[in-house]
Amino acid sequence: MSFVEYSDHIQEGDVAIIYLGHDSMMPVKVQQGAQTQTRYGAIRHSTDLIGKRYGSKVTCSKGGWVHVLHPTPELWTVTLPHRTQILYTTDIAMITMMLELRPGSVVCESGTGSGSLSHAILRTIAPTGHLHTVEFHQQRAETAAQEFRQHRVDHLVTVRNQDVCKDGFGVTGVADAVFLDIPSPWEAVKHAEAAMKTQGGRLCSFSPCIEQVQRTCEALAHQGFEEISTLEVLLRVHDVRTVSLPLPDFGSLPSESPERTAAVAVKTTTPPREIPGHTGYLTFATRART
Ligand SMILES: C[S@@+](CC[C@H](N)C(=O)[O-])C[C@H]1O[C@@H](n2cnc3c(N)ncnc32)[C@H](O)[C@@H]1O
Repeated sequence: MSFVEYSDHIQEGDVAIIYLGHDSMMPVKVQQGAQTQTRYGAIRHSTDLIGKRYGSKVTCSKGGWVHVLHPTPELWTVTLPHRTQILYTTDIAMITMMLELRPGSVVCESGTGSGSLSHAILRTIAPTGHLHTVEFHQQRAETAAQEFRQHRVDHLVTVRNQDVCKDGFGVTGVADAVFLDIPSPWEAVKHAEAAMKTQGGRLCSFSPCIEQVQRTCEALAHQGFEEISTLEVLLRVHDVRTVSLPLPDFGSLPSESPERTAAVAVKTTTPPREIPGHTGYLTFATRART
């Protein structure tokens, strides 16, 4: 198992996702002799997990069952242990596309936080890209590095425990893309520029407050970045319901015909009137070739 490569069978040392239901999943480190308790009873790793195919339905000790899934960045985002606020897949999808990430991309990121975005970046840039991620909180940096090893993606990532606003990313002229998720991104813009390739690249900064966005945009313009734009991604869940629609009457049917009052049942969707759930603003910019 690796977060960037699929394996068919569960092995000792893997991180597997136990799926109890759509809103109830948990990651487990698979170990000989270990047990995991669920509301359906215990799962015995040696007999219930090791050697089984990913996707298998496993019966727990109380007779209930769960599915065991191969980990993905999306599943990790909804099951990871939170050490900070994290980015979710809705924003991550937009970030990945707008930063033009692809296999082979070199990316600089700060802060690492809980590593939610980092895992998605790693899956996209594998097998030949590299992520340089900077986190100034020592324990968070160490835990992220340990998770990258456990998830067998550590060959694709370098974790640096330093202040990106003071010390930058620790690399110069290598990045195709830079991502910032820190309280004062404007202080890191000059370091972002230094980290980027001379042929240019893309930058994204995530901030919850518009005042942070304003200061970041000013710093980006001052540093010579172009195509600066800010957007907010809002998830719009549509309600699906069945409505009854009358068949159109084109006037050709006799007035007593039952078809004049006939109706058909159709499925339709309605968007919500209000969309709660502001996460943050995503500011994108391009650094042109120098
Ligand atoms: C909101 S979290 C990042 C979450 C991350 N994007 C994720 O998806 O898991 C912000 C992180 O930035 C770190 N941080 C804040 N300012 C920093 C700085 N100047 N240099 C490095 N890390 C910083 C914090 O310690 C925190 O862990």
